[in-house]
Amino acid sequence: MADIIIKNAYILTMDPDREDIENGVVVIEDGKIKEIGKSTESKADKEIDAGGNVVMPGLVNTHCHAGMTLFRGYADDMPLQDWLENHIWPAEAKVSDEDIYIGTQLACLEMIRSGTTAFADMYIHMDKVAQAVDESGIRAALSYGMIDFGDKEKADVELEEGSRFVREWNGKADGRITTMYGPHAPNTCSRDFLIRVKEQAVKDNVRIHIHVLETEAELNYMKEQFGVCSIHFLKDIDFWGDDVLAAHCIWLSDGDIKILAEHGVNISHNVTSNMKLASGIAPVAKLLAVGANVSLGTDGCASNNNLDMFEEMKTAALLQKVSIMDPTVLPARQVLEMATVNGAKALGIKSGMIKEEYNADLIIVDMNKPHLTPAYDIASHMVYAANGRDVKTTIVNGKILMENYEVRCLDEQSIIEKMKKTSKDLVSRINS
Ligand SMILES: C[C@H]1O[C@@H](n2cnc3c(N)ncnc32)[C@H](O)[C@@H]1O
Ligand SMILES: [Zn+2]
Repeated sequence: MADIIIKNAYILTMDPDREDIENGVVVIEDGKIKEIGKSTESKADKEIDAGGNVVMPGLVNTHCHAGMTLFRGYADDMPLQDWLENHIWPAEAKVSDEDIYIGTQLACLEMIRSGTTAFADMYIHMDKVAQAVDESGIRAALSYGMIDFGDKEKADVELEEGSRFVREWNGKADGRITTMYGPHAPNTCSRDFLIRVKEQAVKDNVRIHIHVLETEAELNYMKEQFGVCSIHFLKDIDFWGDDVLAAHCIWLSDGDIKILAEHGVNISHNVTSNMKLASGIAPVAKLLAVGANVSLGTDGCASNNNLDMFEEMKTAALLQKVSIMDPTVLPARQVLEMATVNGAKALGIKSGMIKEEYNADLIIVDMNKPHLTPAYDIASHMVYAANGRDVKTTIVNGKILMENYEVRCLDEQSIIEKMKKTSKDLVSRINS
């Protein structure tokens, strides 16, 4: 007996070896996709009639600071350095475990509602992040954001905390939680620290999540300090590999692009955040052209200001087209691939396709909407016309987290109320 059968579905498989299936079925058992096709002999405890709507892999958000829902709209319209150093970091110094817990609950709620089934996070108070992820039912690759600023003692403390978190949570929540090391960036972490982090990550057999070349200021700083850009600097210490997830990657030369592709580095393109902070335009079309694995991420809610991966897909496509004046780059299918297949690869999870033996991480998108009518090309609609609020049902690891717009596991109204109260307390704490 299977657990769930979804019938009458337009299956956007995202499997390069399999075309979309109209009027198809998806059979789910033990957290995995057991069968897909035109029909099935299987029986299940639960049947879902998709009513001809789209069934597709859940979206994978590969760069987030989930707890930063706390700071949604808190400090807008300023450049990155000012934003981080004078607003975000002083505020983060005053947040509690409980603040991060509620912030992450709200983020999980928002992601489940808008069709994200897995995300990569780098933040603080990570035990509370992991607890919120565990309880929500979503999947995540979590890391404690480590910064040493060249201070040897701080480096020891940060690495110890990063390692403790990695060991304590890897594989938890029925395997939905995996862990990574999260050195913040090459201009906030020392060379020696980055070398130690890489060694430890290899030893622990986990991945690394880092910000790279988000700003021109980082590029200039690295050139002044080390005579090379961050990409060459990290190459020289043997940091690069397919175990690395590098966020932003904006200020790249053609040579840098080659290095990232050759080392199989996973890149998270964070287009909305990069536009909002005016950090720059990442050379995504060039990266994809040389075979680099480029995925999409929202970054935190203080620089986006939401976690809607549908918006991220559309914005990524549009910005790249206009920035190089070529409407043929980043066509809809490729952008969908970035948000699903490439994202799953970046996190090292067997998700991102509707395919036998893959994790049952999938969503149903409600096509019975004015802005999705008519529907000539489903992939086009998912990228250019739909948004997160069109997601009707979300399934992660074979469990229904939202059905017919109703979220389970999380108490939506109580989380919203708690966040309203928390934000008021937090602002008075920050200002005191
Ligand atoms: C993990 C750390 O990263 C910070 N953080 C959040 N957004 C960005 C960004 N766009 N660039 C660099 N750091 C960021 C968080 O505020 C936290 O301090
Ligand atoms: Zn970030």
